[in-house]
Amino acid sequence: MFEFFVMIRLENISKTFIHDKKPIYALKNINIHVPAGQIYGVIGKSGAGKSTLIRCVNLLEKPTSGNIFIDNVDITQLSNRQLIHTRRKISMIFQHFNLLSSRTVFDNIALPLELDHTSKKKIKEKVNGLLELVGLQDKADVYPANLSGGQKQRVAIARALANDPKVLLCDEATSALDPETTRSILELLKDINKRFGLTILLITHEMDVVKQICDQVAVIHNGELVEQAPIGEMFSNPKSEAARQFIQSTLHLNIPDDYLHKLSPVPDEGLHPLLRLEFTGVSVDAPLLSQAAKEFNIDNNIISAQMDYAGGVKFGIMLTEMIGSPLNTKNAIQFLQNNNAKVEVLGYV
Ligand SMILES: Nc1ncnc2c1ncn2[C@@H]1O[C@H](COP(=O)(O)OP(=O)(O)OP(=O)(O)O)[C@@H](O)[C@H]1O
Repeated sequence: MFEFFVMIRLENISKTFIHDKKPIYALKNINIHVPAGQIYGVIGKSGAGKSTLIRCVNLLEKPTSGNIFIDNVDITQLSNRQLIHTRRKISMIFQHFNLLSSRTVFDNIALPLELDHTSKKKIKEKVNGLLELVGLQDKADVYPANLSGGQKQRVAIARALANDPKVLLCDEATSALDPETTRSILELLKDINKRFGLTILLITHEMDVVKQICDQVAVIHNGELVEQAPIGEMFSNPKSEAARQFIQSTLHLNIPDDYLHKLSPVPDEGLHPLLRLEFTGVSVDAPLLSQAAKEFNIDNNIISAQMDYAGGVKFGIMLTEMIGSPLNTKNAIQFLQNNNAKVEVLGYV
């Protein structure tokens, strides 16, 4: 069988901080394998342990226990000198860009090459190539203060690529950017990933980011890895509540005001259930609503719906008023649930 070469392998990584003499278990036994050339996302809420995790990958943070293999080398076992050498192959970009304000764009990108004692001629060639790659040829002599957020992140990406890394770590790299700039930065990362086969590990709290560029995703919650899967599999069949919530966060559906006003929490004569339906994977393609309508003699008044697409999988949510007798609506709801749709009764209208 064809085996992927694993570029980043985290084995049983735990990290415990001591705060006020009490332990904080930031990471608990995390195992992640990132195949070479993949974009791998780690998603979690604030405080889940994402930053700690990504900082462990280049040993900015030393794990309390566990091993980290990059390109088959256990970097937890390296001497400081060896680590400096290996770290050149593990680049990182940050939420707040971390550019040097006293250096021009050109000189920011040149910095890792200068530290590597590269000749001036080679630096010029390399930096000009990188400026072109990130679309900032005309900004070489500009200082970071005069750039937009998206341009700053482009400079940071160019700087991160200067040493021809094998791995790029992205620490909430688009969290400070507006949605359109976020999209263009993610497209740039995807382009770089494809062009150079660069392995990218990113952390984020936004499923939209994962949806746009990741091949695989892991969900961490309270320092534990609760689920990991290829992106299509995660969206079609999320197994943990945390994953389900992140998927839902990419779909936005509000109850219209007039429905909110008349919504009653309890059933009553003449009122019908207002349902929030979630469809993923198999349930999204089946004509479940019309089947339910025929089989149970009910009507569905669809108020709003949103469908989306990630990793080759469709998923979506719908707000609908189900009109029929109490027994028929109860049976129809059961039918939908039996067919992998998630049904929530929001109230009665
Ligand atoms: N240097 C530290 N000392 C003590 N506790 C820490 C330290 N760094 C992180 N923690 C704790 O470890 C846990 C995980 O923090 P971490 O910053 O990794 O989470 P996160 O998922 O990146 O959150 P956010 O998205 O808010 O940055 C939190 O409870 C945090 O308070």
